[in-house]
Amino acid sequence: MLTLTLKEALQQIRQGKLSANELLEKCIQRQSKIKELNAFITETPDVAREQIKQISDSSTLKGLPVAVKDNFCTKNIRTTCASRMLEKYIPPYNATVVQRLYKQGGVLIGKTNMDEYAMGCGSIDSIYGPVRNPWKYKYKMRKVEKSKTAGPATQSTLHDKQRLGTRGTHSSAAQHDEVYNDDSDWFISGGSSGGSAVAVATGSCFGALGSDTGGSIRNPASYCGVVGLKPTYGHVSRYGLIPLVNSLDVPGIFARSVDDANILLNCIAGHDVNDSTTISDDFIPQQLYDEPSVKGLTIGIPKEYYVKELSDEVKQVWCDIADMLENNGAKVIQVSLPHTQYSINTYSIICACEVASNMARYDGIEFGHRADNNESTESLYAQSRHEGFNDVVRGRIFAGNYFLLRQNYEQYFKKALRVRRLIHDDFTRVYENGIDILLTPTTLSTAPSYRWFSQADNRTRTAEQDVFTQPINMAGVPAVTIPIRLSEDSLPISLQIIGQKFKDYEMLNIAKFIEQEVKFEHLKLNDIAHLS
Ligand SMILES: NC(=O)C[C@H](N)C(=O)O
Repeated sequence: MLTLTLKEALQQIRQGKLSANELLEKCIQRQSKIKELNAFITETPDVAREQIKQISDSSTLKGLPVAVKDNFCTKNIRTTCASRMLEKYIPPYNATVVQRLYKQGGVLIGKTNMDEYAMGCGSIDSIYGPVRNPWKYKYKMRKVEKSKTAGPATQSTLHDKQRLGTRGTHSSAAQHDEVYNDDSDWFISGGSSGGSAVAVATGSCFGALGSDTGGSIRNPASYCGVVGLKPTYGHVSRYGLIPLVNSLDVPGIFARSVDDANILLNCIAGHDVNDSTTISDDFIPQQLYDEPSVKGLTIGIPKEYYVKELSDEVKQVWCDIADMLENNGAKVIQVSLPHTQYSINTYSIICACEVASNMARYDGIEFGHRADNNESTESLYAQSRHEGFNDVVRGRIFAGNYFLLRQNYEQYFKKALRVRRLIHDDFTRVYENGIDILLTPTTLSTAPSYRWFSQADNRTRTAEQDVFTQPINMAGVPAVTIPIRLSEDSLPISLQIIGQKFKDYEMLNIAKFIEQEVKFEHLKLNDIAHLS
């Protein structure tokens, strides 16, 4: 039953073959079976059971469960950003996208795990432990006793068994730490929205929200074999999304099919008075074609994406799909996005600067974790921030403050903004020259193993993992990743389709065409060793 897509489930409910209550209970069961994958920070089955009682038959989502990344505010349900800084934060309001999902009849099954403050691409930098990829899941449970010499930054968190929030069941950082402190061979989910990708891939919900600043939806969607949609910047409200990089953050969707992603996009998109960067035109929800076609379209293959680090298998899939599109009447041509090579460094500077400014609010007095220190206001700030943030967050704050120093501002921040414009203009030029969409890989390879991934620091990994996704955030255009087929060692390989600003539907129609051609087989529960 849980291999159904959202669209199929809605159809079956409409025809009276299944009930939403039945599906919700199945999802809750599934959620409890995948605990080892660590996809959820807070499970909210009782919230969902309460919400479903109020759902009307005419609602779009009919009470089907959705999951939400833990950096979107959810009223009366804690929202941690996987950080000690916000471990006790219970928002008094819902993010616009959450509110809109509720309004359309979605019910909340849980808040998903992620990299702290969405900084990362592995979902391994969370105070709740890493998220595991459900495909080819080799992890063996082994309880590791927490070392007595654990650093001071985590001590009080580990002993904080308090039940937080007023709703939902929470596992404490301590429990997570104990169970997941094992580095045996397993694959990462990708990130930073790894928990949402896993929740959807395993059938614990019918769709999930994530945020994408440099690839944080598309990367985990690609590694976990689900559809990951980053809409055009300005199409979906950021109100209530705890910011990483305000000028690049986009709320988006994980789904089991392109149609599902579109259904959910229709629920959340459109102007919001609380986010002045959302488009103010009247938003009209659209359906995708039943049988979209690519006949007569021109598809661009950016030559700068053909990098030497690209794995042979991904390269092959990329070529095969380009051939398939050509055989179906599209014109496929090589194009150039010449400033792609500067994207990673430009992103690093802009990201660090906005992070430094965004994180300034967490002082332990007005916002965030407060250290046990009453020496002076300054030392309270310093200690609270030291304890509250992990070293990845602290590193970006330091870098950002450096780039923003008066003597560096012109040389780094201002220059980075100008390069961002050049990257943006590369895309504009290509589309003005008659290209309808771009086709690229989403990631260099299939999901890496945790063992390999954790050998390098977060900055290095972000720089190499987000190469194909970051420029798209710089340009503000929409992109969607879809799974194509499995690699030789049974991990999903995906491709990215990059559309034109506010032509999200046109892009999704092409993605749907590819999806119908490749017929990717989604994860079945018995593909997950140990959990079947
Ligand atoms: N949220 C993202 O897209 C984050 C990106 N991977 C980064 O580490 O900055």
